[in-house]
Amino acid sequence: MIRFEDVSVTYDGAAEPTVRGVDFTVPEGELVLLVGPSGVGKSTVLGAVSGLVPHFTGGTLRGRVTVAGRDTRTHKPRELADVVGTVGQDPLSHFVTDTVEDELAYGMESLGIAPDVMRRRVEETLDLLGLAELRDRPISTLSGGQQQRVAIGSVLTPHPKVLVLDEPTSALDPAAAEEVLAVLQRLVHDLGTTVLMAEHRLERVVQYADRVALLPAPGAPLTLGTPPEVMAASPVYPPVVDLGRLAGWSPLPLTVRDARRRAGALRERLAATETPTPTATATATAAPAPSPSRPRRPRLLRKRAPVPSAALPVAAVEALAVRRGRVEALRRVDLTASPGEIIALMGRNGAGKSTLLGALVGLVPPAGGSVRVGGAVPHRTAPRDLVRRVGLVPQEPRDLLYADTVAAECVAADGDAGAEPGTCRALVSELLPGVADGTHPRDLSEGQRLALALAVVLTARPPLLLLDEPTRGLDYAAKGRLVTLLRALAADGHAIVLATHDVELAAELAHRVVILAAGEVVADGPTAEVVVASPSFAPQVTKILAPQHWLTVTQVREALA
Ligand SMILES: Nc1ncnc2c1ncn2[C@@H]1O[C@H](COP(=O)(O)OP(=O)(O)OP(=O)(O)O)[C@@H](O)[C@H]1O
Ligand SMILES: Nc1ncnc2c1ncn2[C@@H]1O[C@H](COP(=O)(O)OP(=O)(O)OP(=O)(O)O)[C@@H](O)[C@H]1O
Repeated sequence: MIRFEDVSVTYDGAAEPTVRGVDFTVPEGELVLLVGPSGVGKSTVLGAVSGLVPHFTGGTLRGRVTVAGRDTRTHKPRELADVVGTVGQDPLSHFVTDTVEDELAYGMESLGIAPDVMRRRVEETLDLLGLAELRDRPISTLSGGQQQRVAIGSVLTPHPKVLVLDEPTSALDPAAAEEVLAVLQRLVHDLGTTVLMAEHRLERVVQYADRVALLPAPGAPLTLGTPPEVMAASPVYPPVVDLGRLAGWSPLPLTVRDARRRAGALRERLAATETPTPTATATATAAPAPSPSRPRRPRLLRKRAPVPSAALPVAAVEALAVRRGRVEALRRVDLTASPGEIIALMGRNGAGKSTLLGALVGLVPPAGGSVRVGGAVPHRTAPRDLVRRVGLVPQEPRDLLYADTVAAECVAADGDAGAEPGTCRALVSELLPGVADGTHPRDLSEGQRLALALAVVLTARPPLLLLDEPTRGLDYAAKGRLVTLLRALAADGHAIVLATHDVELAAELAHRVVILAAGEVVADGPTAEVVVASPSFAPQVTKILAPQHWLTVTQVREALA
């Protein structure tokens, strides 16, 4: 159904092809997962299927790509639209209409599908993706994950023969990601749909793949195999594979269920070692002294009482209520963050995580209750003063970057922060060695842009650092570097609050997890205790080794050493 014959793509101005000699076939009714480190050309391969490469991106494509027999070089993307549905990395650039319902119908309208069929499919898709309550909402008012659901829904409604998906679950909460993948699998099994999907969070997707295509390094040949074959040698792999390799399991398990069946002996060995402490990973490097009054048990479904802390809190939120349009986005939220503490804010799409971060930087005013950051009330504090107290790296780092070059961005950041000239540039060099002054932020990779936005925010050395979905689009290596950096910042006394759907990141990094549901705090406690209590938010290692309380492969490796 999809066929690559010796394909190379060279972007304009590039000395070398981005991908070369790509040669593989995806038969009808198969789900193939495309994996590899950041920047190896996964999006480029996907773009060659939908025709975006080279028609929209420019550059030269050599060799031949055919989809359902049509050559994508001689057929423009719109001439492929009846067979290929595409979801790109940035849902916002994808939308053509204003409201959820119109967007779901749009693709079908342009293909001339009968009105009664359209109506039925829109209803089905609204239910399938949990969008029914949002059907009349302007898309611009949706949360990041809600937008990603609409983007996926809008390509499903026309029932294309081929789906090309670039990180379709990156903004979805864990339960929604599972639901979307189950829907895709049903389309593949029941309708014979062919799916080619790139994804970094392999723990979410690898078990759904019929085969895995690996681009191991830039310019290296693509290899195709069964998931266990490819995972045995891949430079990117999920925690279940990491644990399997550590324990020497063969064949490698790819699912929690398979790994649990093998884990008996490992559990016994681990039982003889010291049981991990609730914040073992975090305490290994940079935890604040645990305050004796910090709650030891998650307070599921109970209102959290303010806890007096040894260190004066950097942020104190009390009984906060926030309205966004007609929506009560936050209700009765209490939260404190102390110096050196890393807090992961988790919860379903639309639960209010970004809104809470927005309230902490004064972007959204409270409708009730109070927010104090370093003693100031954020929405009443002048930006110049506020940047020295709190900084937010937004879900889309691009939203923070306005200048045409990295150097100009840094000069502006120094000015805004009242910092010594050169402060931001020094941070960029530390975080992003080798990036030239003249580079346009637009041409940076996702991970590089995140690092630049982080440097811009850190220029003012804010005691409170907020990050919204910081691991979107990052590969495991980049995530590892981010973890090291954030731990060092916490050790330096910064309080860090991150909104994330990445349960593996929370397990690795956070001292505390706060779960929001429908605008309210439903759990707040040490990471191990909160995630162990919740199947949705438990990392793979926890599920595999339960009832023991291990969170990460790093902990297990250290215990066995
Ligand atoms: N339109 C373009 N013009 C020039 N260079 C590009 C263009 N699109 C991508 N590139 C470059 O091609 C390389 C591969 O990018 P691509 O987005 O295909 O990688 P990827 O594997 O999808 O990465 P990620 O996992 O970070 O999304 C990168 O170095 C990128 O900078
Ligand atoms: N401008 C707006 N008008 C109306 N409702 C809004 C607006 N902005 C956000 N909302 C709603 O407020 C709720 C909270 O949104 P928020 O972005 O805080 O969620 P989130 O937990 O960060 O979600 P996600 O995980 O999807 O990023 C959602 O139901 C969202 O649709």
